[in-house]
Amino acid sequence: MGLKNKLFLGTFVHSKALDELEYLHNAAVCVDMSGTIVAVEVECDELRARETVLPRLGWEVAEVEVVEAKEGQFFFPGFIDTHLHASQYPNIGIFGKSTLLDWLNTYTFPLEASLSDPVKARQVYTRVIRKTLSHGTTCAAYYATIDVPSTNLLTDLCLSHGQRALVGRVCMDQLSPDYYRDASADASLAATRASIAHILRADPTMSLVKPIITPRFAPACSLPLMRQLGALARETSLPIQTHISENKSEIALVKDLFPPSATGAADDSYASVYDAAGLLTDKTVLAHAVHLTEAEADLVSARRAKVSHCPCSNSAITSGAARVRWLLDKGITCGLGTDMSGGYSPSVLETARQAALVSRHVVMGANGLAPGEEREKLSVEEVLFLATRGGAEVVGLEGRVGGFEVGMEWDAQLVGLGMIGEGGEVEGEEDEGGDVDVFGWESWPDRVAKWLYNGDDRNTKKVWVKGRLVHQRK
Ligand SMILES: O=c1[nH]c(=O)c2nc[nH]c2[nH]1
Repeated sequence: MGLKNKLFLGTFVHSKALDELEYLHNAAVCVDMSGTIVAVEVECDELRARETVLPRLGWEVAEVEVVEAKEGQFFFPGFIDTHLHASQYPNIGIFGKSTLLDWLNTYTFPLEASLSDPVKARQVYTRVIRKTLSHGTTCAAYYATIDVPSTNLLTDLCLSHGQRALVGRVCMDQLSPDYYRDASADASLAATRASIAHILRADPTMSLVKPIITPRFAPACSLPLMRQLGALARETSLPIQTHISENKSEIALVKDLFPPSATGAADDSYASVYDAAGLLTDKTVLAHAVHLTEAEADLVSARRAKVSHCPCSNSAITSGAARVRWLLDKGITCGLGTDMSGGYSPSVLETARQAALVSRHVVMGANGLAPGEEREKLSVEEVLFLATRGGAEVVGLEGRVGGFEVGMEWDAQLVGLGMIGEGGEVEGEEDEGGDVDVFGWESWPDRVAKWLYNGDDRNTKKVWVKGRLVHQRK
């Protein structure tokens, strides 16, 4: 919680619509002690803010903390990572030539199992929170592991570091190694209830951390477990996260494991298996969705389930190129997921960049598809929408975070680009611009495009969640 009322001054950039960024220059945003935006004023310098806006709010001018974006800097909403495995962070970049099912057995399950060691869990979870915050991720939908104490620790660390999060204890009671599997569907449900109870004790109003029911994916969950988790979601109104149609061998496995005669579904599609178990709700976050059929996409859309697009992971472990425009055209809400460590990067900016590039591969005919249409390309504006407002909708935080509007919470990052002086050097004292060199003649949309394609954590100068400063670049 921020201890002071705050006045932010300068340029603010945020999404107004899927394909439109709004640029507010010479603007003032007032954030109260609870972290809520209470005023957004344009054409408002510090003097005007002090003379008119602060008195109108009844704020003591001397008590207000002022944060100003300098030349070359702008405020941008914090990123929302709609899908990542906190427990897999030490493995980012380590995937060799594997594909999903062998990758899970070779790299992933052994690491996740090892995090039942509390010392190791603290080390890894502390680092993943600090690292993602440093890249501007103000909200993360985390998968932890099957272990309840270390999942609880992840919750506690999110709260102490101030990162907004959905935390899911992973459920898996079949087709996983003996050393890393729930003993039964009942045991999995009981452990899930225990981790939910911990979160509700730690953050009773779910102001920062929320539980999320997490059946790992259909192959690793028995039908009784999926049905019990579906019932739990109905009972608690909590969100659900899982994986869907990431890889072709995985899809074949699901067809084998869950025939309609067992599920009672009308067909053997992956989406129908989840639907029959009550797992396809308007609060379900489906990661990947690379190979959905037309009928599955229609079902996902009808249930108003959401999709987390994970382009870094889909390329790294050779899963395929998801057709985001097609999903959006179906009316499906999409956000972005780094999907560490199938994904190799902790950065949502990198993920947005890869979303833009993968959409071009869709146009060029990747994924065994005929070349797509030009309009399948995602623009800079569109991928940044997915990274912020789209992500907010995916995790059920629309209207609360993802933009700069009165009533929303201040989850934001201060972005700084390298302003190049006449001598060809970066201007300003500490101002490292990383790989983003701005010469001064670029339009604002061009500056943002340069940030998207060349930016990294060197450009993320400060990060706030709910008004609290949670990261500052040294
Ligand atoms: O990218 C992925 N990462 C995982 O950990 C996982 N588990 C099931 N399916 C998965 N896909």
